[in-house]
Amino acid sequence: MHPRNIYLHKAPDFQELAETYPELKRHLVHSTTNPGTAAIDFRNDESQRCLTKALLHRDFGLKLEVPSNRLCPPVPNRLNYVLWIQDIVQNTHLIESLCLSNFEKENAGIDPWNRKENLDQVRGVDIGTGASVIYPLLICSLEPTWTMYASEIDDLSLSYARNNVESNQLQGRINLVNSSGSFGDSDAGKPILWPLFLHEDVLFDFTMCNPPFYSSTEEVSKSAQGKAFEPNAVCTGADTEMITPGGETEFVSCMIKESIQIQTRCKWFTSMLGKLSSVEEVVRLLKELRVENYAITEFVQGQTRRWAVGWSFMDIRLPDSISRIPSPNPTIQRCLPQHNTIQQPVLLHMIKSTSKEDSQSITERLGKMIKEVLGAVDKAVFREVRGGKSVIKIVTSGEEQESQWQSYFVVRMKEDTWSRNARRRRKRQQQQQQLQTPEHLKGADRMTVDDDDFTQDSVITGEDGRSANGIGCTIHLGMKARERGPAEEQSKEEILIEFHWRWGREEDRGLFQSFCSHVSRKLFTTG
Ligand SMILES: C[S@@+](CC[C@H](N)C(=O)[O-])C[C@H]1O[C@@H](n2cnc3c(N)ncnc32)[C@H](O)[C@@H]1O
Repeated sequence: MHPRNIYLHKAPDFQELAETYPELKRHLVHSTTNPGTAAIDFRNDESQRCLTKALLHRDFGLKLEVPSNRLCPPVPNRLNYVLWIQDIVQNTHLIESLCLSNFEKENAGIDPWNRKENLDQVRGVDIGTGASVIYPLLICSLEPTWTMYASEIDDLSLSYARNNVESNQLQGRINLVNSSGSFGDSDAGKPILWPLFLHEDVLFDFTMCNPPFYSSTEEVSKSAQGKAFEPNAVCTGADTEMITPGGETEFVSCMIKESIQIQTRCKWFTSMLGKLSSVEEVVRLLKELRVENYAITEFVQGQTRRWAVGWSFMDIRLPDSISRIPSPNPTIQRCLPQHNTIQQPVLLHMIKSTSKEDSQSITERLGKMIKEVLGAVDKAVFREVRGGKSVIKIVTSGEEQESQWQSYFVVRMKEDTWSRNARRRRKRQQQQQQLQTPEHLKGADRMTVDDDDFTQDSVITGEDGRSANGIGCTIHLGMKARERGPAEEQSKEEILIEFHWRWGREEDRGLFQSFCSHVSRKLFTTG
């Protein structure tokens, strides 16, 4: 479950819940072995619906009505997806605002990130919102300024969706879009991403979708047989909710192809996937279409495992904690996007610490060292942000942890000026200049490759080490709880430098990686 999911640690106390939503009382199954406790019969669809209504009422202040012959959404599972979307949007805005505030004056008009949008006005799209409108309702409850467009093709679901929007007085924030006539094959009707085509002057922040998973009724029953030993929860989904030609892979593949027409008018496209094999197929298509900026996450609730994939045509780079699954199985491992986060643990001897220094003063000193290293990188623009306000999630040993960083640096650069290749390039340029310079003006002031104090060649993409749009990254310096190490170790904290690639094109990945190793090497060979 997502670390911010309110149901993560709380074992459900149905009796307590029923006190806040009395209608649930008649669905409680009282335990005979453990008096005073009660459960819910998940095989009873009425009980399940009542539980969903009770949770939405107590935890989100929402009202809901769903018909007995349509899906009843389990709240904790749907909340996982919403929280991942929140992470994506928050990170995207963080990167945009860093960019706007830091680099606005430089290259105004050229910087692709220099977009004057109101960052408070987030607009999302939910494809196939269902009778419950569950995602838009949760989003509106958690994020008071966001607005949603929610599409549906099924008349019954649409009419319930409308009532649910109205009973929560959210007509001003949730726009329902009738997408009937939208098929997987957009030649045959409206595209699946119909709300984005319909509102072509609107900039969207994200799309989300819980697609029909199956391709046929046979596949639905085969899947149900496979779950014979799982604890049963009744599924009230109608065919229209569960089945689509070609199944979820075809549905999401269509969205990917359609998204190519939308490009950066929507910052992130996402969809849930119910089968691991679909994740592989979808990632294969993304790579085939050269959509290199993508993210994968996993939602686990009890024994149910789902995945979500996101992709973008923007150069925003999400941190690994959002774009990759920690401790993946081999199949998922093959599908994951490359790392955008590089961690450099700091061993005390690397910075010649005195035993009297505490972690606080060591990080201060490291901060100064980083500043010096950055200051010496030719043509890099950087800024230090202090104040310990940035809380960044870090993933270690498969666990997500939040860490309060003391300070961080925002760095932007357009070309490699530090690697051996860069020095060779500079030398060549100097030689060419010398050839063109009259003999008597030639100086002895030449840099040779031998002067280079780097031991490895850096991998830099692009013939001249230059990037068309530049790259941006942040360097975080902070402490996190020590996971391992001798018990007698005095400090319970570990010092860590984390490099985050924040924006840039895939072809500039090498520039980021080379920059990180340059900074690390400089820090720990001169410190
Ligand atoms: C699995 S249900 C998800 C319902 C709801 N979002 C939820 O998570 O509980 C899939 C929904 O997509 C709708 N749907 C199927 N094809 C669609 C299309 N082309 N455009 C919009 N909605 C579609 C179905 O009618 C159904 O309500």
